[in-house]
Amino acid sequence: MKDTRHAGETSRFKIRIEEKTHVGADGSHLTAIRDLSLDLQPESMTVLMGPSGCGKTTLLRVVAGLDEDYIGEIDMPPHARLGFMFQEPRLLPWRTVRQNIELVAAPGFTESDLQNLAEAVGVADMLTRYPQELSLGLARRAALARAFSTEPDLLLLDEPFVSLDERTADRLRRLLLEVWSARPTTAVMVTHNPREALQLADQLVMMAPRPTHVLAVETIDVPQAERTAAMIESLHADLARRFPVNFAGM
Ligand SMILES: Nc1ncnc2c1ncn2[C@@H]1O[C@H](COP(=O)(O)OP(=O)(O)OP(=O)(O)O)[C@@H](O)[C@H]1O
Repeated sequence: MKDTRHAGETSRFKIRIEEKTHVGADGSHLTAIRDLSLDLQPESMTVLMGPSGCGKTTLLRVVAGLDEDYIGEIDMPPHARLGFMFQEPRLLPWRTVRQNIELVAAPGFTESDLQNLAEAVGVADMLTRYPQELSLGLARRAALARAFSTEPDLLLLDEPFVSLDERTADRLRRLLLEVWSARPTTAVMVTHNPREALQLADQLVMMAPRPTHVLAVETIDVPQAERTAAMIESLHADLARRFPVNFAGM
């Protein structure tokens, strides 16, 4: 069974959103989130799954403080450090991989920390390269290193492995787990890939169609490293039956 690294600890991240409405350029209103409540367990991986357009990215942006126009409260420790990884690696093209990392690295992040992290994600030989010289898989590795270099209290991952071939995506998922086990932090990830969700999640959050809220939270009590393909298939069959909308077509 899963270890108890966060058993008994109370959440340091409480998300309460009464309402988040987008106002379009033409003045139209679209309510993306209504009455959403979610607690994140320390040093656990929470994965959000929901139908396309339900409001998952909107939720991550609100939690990240990138969108402050909402009614509700995001309760997190003062000065909490955030790390991000988006669908596109979003590395600054005029800076090298090293410079991209150094730009956001936590105060006190040393040269040896940088070398260790670059080694762990497999970009140690790429530090002097520019993003446009990297394949998408390598750019994602660099983005992973950048996200962890902030030494985040909260790591936000928005479909970080989308558009990669399955072999590369699988390698990167394993890398994420390795780096995350060595540098545990509270993480929230959005994905449309149910097997990815079942491979990585401690908590799987089923989101309702828009305006979104939490339908159910499923806990997976087996450490990620011990999950077999058969276990993932059996979880998938069970959840697809119980949450057909969230797993539709997946
Ligand atoms: N800046 C914006 N202005 C207006 N509407 C927006 C804005 N951002 C998102 N929306 C709308 O809000 C809804 C939720 O969008 P969001 O990107 O959060 O959904 P999502 O669940 O992440 O979608 P997907 O799974 O397809 O990535 C969508 O209908 C989207 O079109």
